[in-house]
Amino acid sequence: MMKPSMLRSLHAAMSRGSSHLARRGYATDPVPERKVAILGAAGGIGQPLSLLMKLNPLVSSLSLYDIGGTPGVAADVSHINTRSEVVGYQGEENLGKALEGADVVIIPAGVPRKPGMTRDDLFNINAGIVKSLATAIAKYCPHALVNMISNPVNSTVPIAAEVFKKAGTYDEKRLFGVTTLDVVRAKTFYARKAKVPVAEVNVPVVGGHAGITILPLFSQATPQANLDGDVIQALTKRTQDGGTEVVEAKAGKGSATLSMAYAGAIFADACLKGLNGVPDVVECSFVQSTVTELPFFASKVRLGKNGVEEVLGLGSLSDFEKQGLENLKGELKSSIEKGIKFANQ
Ligand SMILES: NC(=O)c1ccc[n+]([C@@H]2O[C@H](COP(=O)([O-])OP(=O)(O)OC[C@H]3O[C@@H](n4cnc5c(N)ncnc54)[C@H](O)[C@@H]3O)[C@@H](O)[C@H]2O)c1
Ligand SMILES: O=C(O)C[C@H](O)C(=O)O
Repeated sequence: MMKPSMLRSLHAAMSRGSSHLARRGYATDPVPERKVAILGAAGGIGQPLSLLMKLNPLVSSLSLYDIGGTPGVAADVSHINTRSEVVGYQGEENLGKALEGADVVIIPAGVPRKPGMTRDDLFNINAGIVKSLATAIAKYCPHALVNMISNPVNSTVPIAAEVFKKAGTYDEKRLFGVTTLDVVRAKTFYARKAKVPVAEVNVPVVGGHAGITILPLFSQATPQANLDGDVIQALTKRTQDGGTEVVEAKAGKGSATLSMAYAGAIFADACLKGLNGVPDVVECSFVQSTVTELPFFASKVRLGKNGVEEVLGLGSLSDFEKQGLENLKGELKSSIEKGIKFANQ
């Protein structure tokens, strides 16, 4: 994640110029050019995510696409004095230009939940949106890393995979369901209960991204704390219901946008670092997997120059987590199958 100090150093380096750096004996490796496209950039997640990606010094070109509203968002963030050039693209006829040359495509396009809805209730609208966006990605930037935020992630990722397979461009190393918000929540809730500094906390979250398919592994949380079983159960439930907590608090005005933009920016930053060859970049993500018998599963993933370098195993689980893993498989399997079936209709 970029820090203000990194931004300041980047600005300073750019204004001094690389020859100056060379004279002073600093490494002069340029930061590679990287284009990031955000599809759904004018939405509740898209706008703050556009801001956060504009602040990321690893981005040289920021392409903001939506069916409407992107010229304004692009004009706004383009005035921020950071590295990237920003262009807004509006309307389907401009989607190709938005995508061409993209290294990372982030997709928060689609409708959000209202109180009383499940993520699966979004399927009818969002499945079609994701299918058409994935078709365009296969055509215009088949080698990009795709960060899928649109819900239901448990189905939209399999939809994109099927579209890419049909187009002959599928590379399982390059398709990611963004589950970082589950990790962000698990870290926050754990730090409060365990009374440890939140910045030091790590908690893997595995499975999928809906209700009981979200399985935080608090037995592996660090720093360790001896929390009672009932506290762990409550933390697990709160993490699983985190999205619903926000949907209810927003009372009809959508779902998590700001925390999601933060989480999306962390995950995209990790993808960019991996592409740039930074070692040991590990994040949880919903990817094609052999960790369980399910074809897609969220677990820790090592990111590298080609996207997924390694899908990491689950490690040792508590009895409570083993049970949670068994309980989630049925729902996750049917959400995956629903996505595959839709894409092949
Ligand atoms: N993965 C996660 O953890 C997570 C977290 C929060 C929200 N979400 C999901 O993200 C999605 C977006 O949420 P939001 O709050 O930003 O919604 P929003 O309605 O505020 O914004 C969605 C944007 O998508 C745009 N859009 C619609 N169809 C499009 C298309 N064909 N091409 C490009 N853009 C299109 C809309 O114009 C709008 O600007 C929802 O599906 C929501 O459930 C996922
Ligand atoms: O809960 C939602 O519908 C949005 C998102 O998946 C979340 O976890 O916040």
